[in-house]
Amino acid sequence: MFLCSITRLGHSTWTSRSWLRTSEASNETGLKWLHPRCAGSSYRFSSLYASLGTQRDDSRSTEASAAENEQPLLLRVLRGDVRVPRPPVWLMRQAGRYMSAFRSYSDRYAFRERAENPEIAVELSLQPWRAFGVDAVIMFADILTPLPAMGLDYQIVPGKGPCIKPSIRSMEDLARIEPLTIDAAEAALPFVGATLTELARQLATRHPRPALLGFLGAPFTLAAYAIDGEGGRATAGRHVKRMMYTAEGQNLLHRLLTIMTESMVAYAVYQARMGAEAIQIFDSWAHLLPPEDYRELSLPYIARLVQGIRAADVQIPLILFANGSCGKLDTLEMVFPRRIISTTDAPGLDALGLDWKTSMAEARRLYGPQAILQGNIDPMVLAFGEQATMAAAIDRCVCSAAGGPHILNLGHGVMQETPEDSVAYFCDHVRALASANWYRDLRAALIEKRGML
Ligand SMILES: Cc1c2[nH]c(c1CCC(=O)O)Cc1[nH]c(c(CCC(=O)O)c1C)Cc1[nH]c(c(CCC(=O)O)c1C)Cc1[nH]c(c(C)c1CCC(=O)O)C2
Repeated sequence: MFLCSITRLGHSTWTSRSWLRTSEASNETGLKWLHPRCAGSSYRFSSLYASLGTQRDDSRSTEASAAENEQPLLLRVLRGDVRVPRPPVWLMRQAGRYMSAFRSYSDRYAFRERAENPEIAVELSLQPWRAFGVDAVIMFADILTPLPAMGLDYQIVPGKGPCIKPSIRSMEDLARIEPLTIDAAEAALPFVGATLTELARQLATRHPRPALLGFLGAPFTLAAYAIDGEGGRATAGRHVKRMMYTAEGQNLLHRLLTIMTESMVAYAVYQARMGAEAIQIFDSWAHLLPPEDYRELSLPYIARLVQGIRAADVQIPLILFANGSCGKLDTLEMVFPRRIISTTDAPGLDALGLDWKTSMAEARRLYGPQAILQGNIDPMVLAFGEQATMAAAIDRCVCSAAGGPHILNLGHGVMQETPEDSVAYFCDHVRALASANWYRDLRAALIEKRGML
């Protein structure tokens, strides 16, 4: 009801003054966002900035250079640049069966035939960019793609989801896993390299150029798939929990997590060498974990993964999608600290993708203006929402994330029943922010604040 009524007012009825004004009551430098869609997300910049030390250099000047403007929008934001004309937009699982062009392949070829054939993988990676003009092309593959190279075979069974054989339930099973090295990735996963190289080649001459994203599964998520094996969706983590809650199982789990971590370091380095410009780490099964277990079983391995990637001198931006971030924002500080004093102090993770249950405004308040946040619209808004609802959800999300760099995305993957027209509208609405007065004011105020520091 509230969403509908504010949406009907439309942007044009809002003057810049009604969206934003200097807070007279408190600090001179305090700003409050007064757009009604931002209800609950208002805060004062002054309190955010007060807690910060030195800023990243790229946020000091208010004018972007021509060379910077040539950079893909997403990469600029992933470097902390707030002078972009609008937030970049891409969608998790943007290539999928909700697209008719995709179904013409998925009806004919099994998942691995598509993912392991570079020609098809390139085509499927490009489809959402061609159709909707998203700001990122993510290589078509799966988080399970590297597993066969480690001795874990998998199939995506229609109607059932991922099935891994053999599943890992004992030390004997574990002994059969072959940790992945960069050489082994090159030898056993050449299609990943070929897909990335060809995508990089095709995109190089595009203006504006989308960013080329690689991705991988977080160690806990991959371990959970390997343990649950064939059960997948049906067992819903029961086998993982059985392992977590016995001493012997815990020992096995930590060993498996170590193998997955080392393997994903090699896989990330391989992707970066083959042309990935940023990598997203999907911790899709982290929602299974209460915060204490998350702190023990997922985050330390993500930290080691990121350290391993950086130790191999891979400096491309890394995004963590923390499914289950809701209620764990404090805990996440272990890998995504609140106060980044300088870029060299960061543990190496650049951006945090939030799930759709998490409050974006709370995350911004907690992590401050330096934090690069991604997300986090409910995928069901895209699947079932009418245009006004989608517009309201986007505007509210943008307002909530205001105060620092933000990448528009869903809070989980695109659902199969999503209409393609809705995705087109969604991306158009984000692009139109560049000429919306309220958004321009929001951005100008942010740049001014950064420039003042
Ligand atoms: C958990 C997870 C998986 N895979 C992935 C995740 C993390 C994202 C998330 O949390 O949703 C990541 C993934 N999977 C796929 C991509 C391709 C790139 C893109 O995002 O467009 C990416 C980034 C292709 C795919 N991977 C899969 C599909 C759908 C099946 C098909 O195309 O045949 C696609 C397009 C299969 C898959 N693979 C997995 C699942 C849960 C499924 C769906 C199974 C089903 O729908 O029955 C494991």
